Amino acid sequence: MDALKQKFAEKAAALFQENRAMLKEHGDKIIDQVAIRQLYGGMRGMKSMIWETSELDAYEGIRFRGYSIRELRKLLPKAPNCKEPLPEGLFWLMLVGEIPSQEEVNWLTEEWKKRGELPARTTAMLDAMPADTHPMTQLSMGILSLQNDSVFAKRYEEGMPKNEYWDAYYEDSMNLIAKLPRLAAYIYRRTFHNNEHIAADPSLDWGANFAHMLGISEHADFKSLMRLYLTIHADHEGGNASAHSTHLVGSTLSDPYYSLSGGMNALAGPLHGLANQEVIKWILEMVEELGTDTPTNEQITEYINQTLEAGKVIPGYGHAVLRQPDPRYIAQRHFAEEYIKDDAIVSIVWKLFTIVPPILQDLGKVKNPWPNVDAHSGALLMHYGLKEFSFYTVLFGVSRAMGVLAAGVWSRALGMPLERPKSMTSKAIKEFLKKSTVEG
Ligand SMILES: CC(=O)SCCNC(=O)CCNC(=O)[C@H](O)C(C)(C)COP(=O)(O)OP(=O)(O)OC[C@H]1O[C@@H](n2cnc3c(N)ncnc32)[C@H](O)[C@@H]1OP(=O)(O)O
Ligand SMILES: O=C([O-])CC(=O)C(=O)O
Repeated sequence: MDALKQKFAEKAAALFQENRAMLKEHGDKIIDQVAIRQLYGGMRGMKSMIWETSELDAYEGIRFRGYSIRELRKLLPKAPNCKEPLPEGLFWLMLVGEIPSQEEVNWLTEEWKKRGELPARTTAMLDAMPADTHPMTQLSMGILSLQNDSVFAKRYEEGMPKNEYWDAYYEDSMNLIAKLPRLAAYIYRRTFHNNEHIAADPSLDWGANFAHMLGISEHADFKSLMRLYLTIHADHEGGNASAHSTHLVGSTLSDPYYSLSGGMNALAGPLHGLANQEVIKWILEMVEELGTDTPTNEQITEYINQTLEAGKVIPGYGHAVLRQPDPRYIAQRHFAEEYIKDDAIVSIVWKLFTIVPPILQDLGKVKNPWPNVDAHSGALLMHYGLKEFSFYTVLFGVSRAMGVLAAGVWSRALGMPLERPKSMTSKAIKEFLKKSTVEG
């Protein structure tokens, strides 16, 4: 058994026992109440699942196993001559709750290299798809095409006992995460670069190799950006749509391939991960409409108002949970301040930060007027030459896989059951209200 798996096995066995005792003693304690508003309002704030890998605070933002993004940029192991963390280190942290050593991270990098090859059937399937198929559709289908090799599905069929589910889930998750950069790079190159592919570079880590296979190798800084990007997008506790979808599908004991594909379909929605594509599209349309890439504050204000008057949302702003600027936005801004001088689109992104919030606030209904992670990412990618914005959510997906699959291994280890909440009809709500009025 490898060292990561061994460490996980020990931690998971301990927590399983702890939870069992805790549930026996406290299982009936009430931890939350549900208001009718929440049933109609996307279940905001309802405590309803266990997610070990990260937790979101509305004001402080995401913490991975207790560590903020600022702390992780300092503490996680790094590649030589790079200030940004290696995403492999975050996966280790999410899985076992400990900041890994450089040696442990190097082991993981090598392990993912060994597991990274794509089967020929996957590339053949992608090649058979129309080139204008959205990259997220290609990603979701590409992941499903890998399912034939699921260790979990095979062992389940052979009668695997429950206490081994996590082990098979771990193997599939490691294989799948290892292959995702190649799958995503293949999608990118076939869709936008004449189906001309770039072989993996065995000397590079997971994130840098991804940057290399995309073909954006002119600037060494792009590799640093990829490491940062893949780290900060990985997880956002369990309730967000991509995590929750992956979790729900996994709870049926569908294997990690089916589960992640489901999660990616949720990430592909414009209110969720697709917002990063929408942000840059919206900015480029503004630049085109105004005929300048240095618009004045008045021009930007006018454009924002037009968008709102057309009944649309301002992409990259607002959040279901956060009530402050997203620390993932801030981390990307710091990166831009350090590495990028004088970029017109980046400057517009920064102007939006001061112009959008008061306008949204004045609407009187937006709970969070601040930017989220998607408000900044596209401008950074554009700067380095990754201009094909319909691909942006695929990058998000490659990163998100680490969080949701690490959480999936935990769900199997903790014996999480089939997810099956109760739904109600509006008629039943009315009857409930009538009854509660009568009863006072
Ligand atoms: C990785 C991520 O998923 S981060 C989020 C990415 N998504 C976006 O950036 C899309 C733009 N933002 C939004 O649509 C929303 O803020 C969401 C979907 C992120 C959160 O939705 P909610 O939790 O429902 O937000 P909230 O409670 O503030 O919504 C209240 C009202 O404000 C509106 N609102 C919220 N954000 C915005 C915005 N950016 N622009 C305009 N209106 C907004 C909502 O549409 C809603 O209007 P309605 O009552 O007429 O339907
Ligand atoms: O938390 C959410 O609802 C959305 C989000 O920012 C993410 O999933 O990264």
